[in-house]
This record gives sequence, C-alpha cells and structure tokens, in this order.
Amino acid sequence: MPASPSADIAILVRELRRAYGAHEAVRGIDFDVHRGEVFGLLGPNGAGKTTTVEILEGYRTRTSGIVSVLGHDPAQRPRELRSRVGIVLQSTGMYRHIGVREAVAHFAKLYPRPRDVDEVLALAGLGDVGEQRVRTLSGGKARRLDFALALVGDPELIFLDEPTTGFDPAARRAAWDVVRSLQDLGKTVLLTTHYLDEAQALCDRVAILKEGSIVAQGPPAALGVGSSRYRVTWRTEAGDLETRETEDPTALLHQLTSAALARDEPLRELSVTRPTLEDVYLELTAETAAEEVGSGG
Ligand SMILES: Nc1ncnc2c1ncn2[C@@H]1O[C@H](COP(=O)(O)OP(=O)(O)OP(=O)(O)O)[C@@H](O)[C@H]1O
Repeated sequence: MPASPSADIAILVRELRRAYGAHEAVRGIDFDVHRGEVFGLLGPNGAGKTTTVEILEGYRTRTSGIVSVLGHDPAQRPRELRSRVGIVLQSTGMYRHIGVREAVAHFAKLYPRPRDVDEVLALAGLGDVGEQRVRTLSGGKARRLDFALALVGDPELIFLDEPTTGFDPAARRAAWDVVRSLQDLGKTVLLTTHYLDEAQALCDRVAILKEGSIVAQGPPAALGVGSSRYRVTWRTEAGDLETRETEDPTALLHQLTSAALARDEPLRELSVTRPTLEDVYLELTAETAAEEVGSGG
C-alpha cells in the first residue's frame, strides 16, 4: 500500500534501509521534503546518498522502510511519476550529433505537457547556443543541456545528483541560478552535493548522511550557520595567527583594536566569522571527532 502523505509533502522517507549483502548502506533514515523546497543530501563518499536517491527515483530497490514520492511508491515504477519527476543524470551524452534546440524539442515530445522549448533553453541559459551541435558544447553548457532535458517535461519534482561537479566557478554560479529559478517556479528539488557552500547557498533544508545514518537535519542556519558562536582571527604582535571562539566578540575586539591603536600599528588579518555549514559538516562527519562531540551534543 503506498503511503499517503499530506498534500504539502513531496517526498516522505521512513525507516529506510538498504543492505548490499552483509553491508548496510542505508540504516533506517527518516526525512520529508516539502513541496517547493530545495532539499540537500550531503555526506562523504559512501555515506549512502546515491543509494537513497536512486531508491527515490525507482532505479534501486530498498530492503525495508516506507518511501513515497508525490504520493507513489517509486518501487512500483508508476507511469505517472515519469512525467512528474525530472532527473538530471550525471551527463547523458545523448544526441551528440544534433542541434541543442532540436534535442530539447525531441525530448519535449516524450511528455504529455511539455514546457515551451525556447523558454526551457532560456531557463537553462542556452538561449544563445540553440542552433549549435550538442557535441560542440563546453562542459558547463553540456551540463545545462542535461538540466534542460530534465526540465522540458515540466516536472514538479527534480532530482539533481551533484549538479555542479567539475564546473568552473562561473558555470557553478550559472547552475545555481537555474536551481533558484526552479525554486521561483515552485518546483521541488532534491539535490546531492559535495560542495557545502552550494548547499548553504541553495538549500532550504539539508540532511547530513554518515555511514548510512542521518547525523543532522534542518535548515543550514539551524545547523550552526549564523549560530551565536563567532570565530575571531588576527595576527599577533609576535607574528602568529591566533584564533579564538566566543559567544560575544565585543570585548575581545575592543581589546585588540585598542592595543593596536596604542602601538600605532594596524591589526593585521583580522576576521570575525561564524561557523559555516562546512565547519558543522566537518565536525559531524569527522571519524573520531564525531564520537567526542556526538554524546556531548
Ligand atoms: N551495488 C552495490 N553493491 C554493493 N555495495 C554497494 C553498491 N552500491 C553502493 N554500495 C556500497 O554502499 C555504500 C553507499 O554507497 P553510495 O553510492 O550510496 O554512497 P554515496 O554517498 O552516494 O557516495 P558517493 O558520494 O561516492 O557517490 C558504499 O559503502 C558502497 O560501497
């Protein structure tokens, strides 16, 4: 029997497990993805991200647990899901010899209610290369074509597996813009990424996987980003780089700047930062540090 989640839940996962022989790759995870949300699955290599996403896409079976995608069990491979879900594969490499616009138009015919082809080209940032042959596209543009092919069916839910791996910084920013425009269109996005800045920039909520279990889940801000901890770094008189963490940097900054003024010297390399998602992630996924901080909370 398929689970019947409430209308605002696009993906529901309960006690999901997947074993490969004796190895349990996914160990009883729970999460929901709300409609209209960009949700990120993060975790080191082998944490179970691909296994989880491919179970949601219907490409892999599960050992146990409940999974519902737009109200359907993907294991049944319901036809309806095919047109309501867009999957950006790790580069399709199809249609190399035809034009970009032609490829998107060809894909559009596979769906009952496709988006306008030119609109999709514009959305994916391919408006200027529509007449170019697919094989002549740069890596970044080829990836955008993968986006375009996933979007042309006008899916409600889009899976993005490491959407910017191998991109240069400009191509990454462009891909981020595509994800943001999907969000503006009210689409639900589930993405996996190795880049923590990407998750921080794009995701409404993230789940951090480690060895098949979710070790933290929530909005990036609630995972410590923008928390009350500040990190103050500066170069001392002796030339050493010093770092101190504090709840309130006011007094420390006053002390440092007064001393520098008294010496009539600039305070070199001063920075005041808050922990990024990356700091939180590294803390949670570190092999030994996790045990130490895990029980203390
Ligand atoms: N078909 C398979 N048969 C046996 N073991 C597998 C299979 N697929 C994955 N595994 C194992 O399951 C664990 C989780 O793999 P998975 O690919 O889901 O991780 P991941 O988080 O996606 O990693 P990556 O970021 O490297 O893609 C790993 O230990 C992996 O070796």
